[in-house]
Amino acid sequence: MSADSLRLDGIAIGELAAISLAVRPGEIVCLSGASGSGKSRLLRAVADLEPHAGEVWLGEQAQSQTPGHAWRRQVMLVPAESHWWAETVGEHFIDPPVTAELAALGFGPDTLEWQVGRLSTGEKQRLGLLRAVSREPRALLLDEPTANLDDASRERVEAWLVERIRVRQWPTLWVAHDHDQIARVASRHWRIVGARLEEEPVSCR
Ligand SMILES: Nc1ncnc2c1ncn2[C@@H]1O[C@H](COP(=O)(O)OP(=O)(O)OP(=O)(O)O)[C@@H](O)[C@H]1O
Repeated sequence: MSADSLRLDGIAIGELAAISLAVRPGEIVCLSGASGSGKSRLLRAVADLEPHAGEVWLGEQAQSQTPGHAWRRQVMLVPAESHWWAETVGEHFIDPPVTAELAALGFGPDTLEWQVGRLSTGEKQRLGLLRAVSREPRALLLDEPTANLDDASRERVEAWLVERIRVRQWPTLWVAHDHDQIARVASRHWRIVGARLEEEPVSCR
């Protein structure tokens, strides 16, 4: 399937009004803003998890014309806290990740047999990302994807995400607070200020 852009056209949700922005295939656009400014709600609106005004487009496909579950399979939200419903890690994967994929995020092959209850916050975050990516979406919505990781893990996960996004050409909205991270990963950076988005410069990598 060819790569498509993700376009927000006049989205309004909560305090946010008339948010329009386009993310090209393989492009990472970072969103920042104060706590409570509406970053997570905006991602939830784009994922069709909250009612909102305006339209979201994935290529020529309109969110309003697509059943919610089918939309979310393509426009994949990775929330800050991932949801786990089965007993073991492996049960959450449709196709179990290969050893190299697990290793890239610091896990051994036995991780798939781990009980979910033993997972640390950071392990849940890394495995939640792996689970989302392994479902072959067409666009990614990442809500502070490295918030619970130490410096070494953060850089590893960041590089892993950036490579996959480029190779798969997923348009990606990435909520981040850390300006150094934004400079490393984003081609554009929008900050939520009141009801609107304001573009901020991204330093050269
Ligand atoms: N379903 C809802 N109905 C009404 N208000 C909501 C709903 N969900 C969140 N809010 C409110 O909307 C505002 C934005 O919430 P959101 O979770 O998007 O913030 P955020 O920018 O992601 O913040 P943080 O950086 O702290 O995670 C908050 O004031 C929150 O209490």
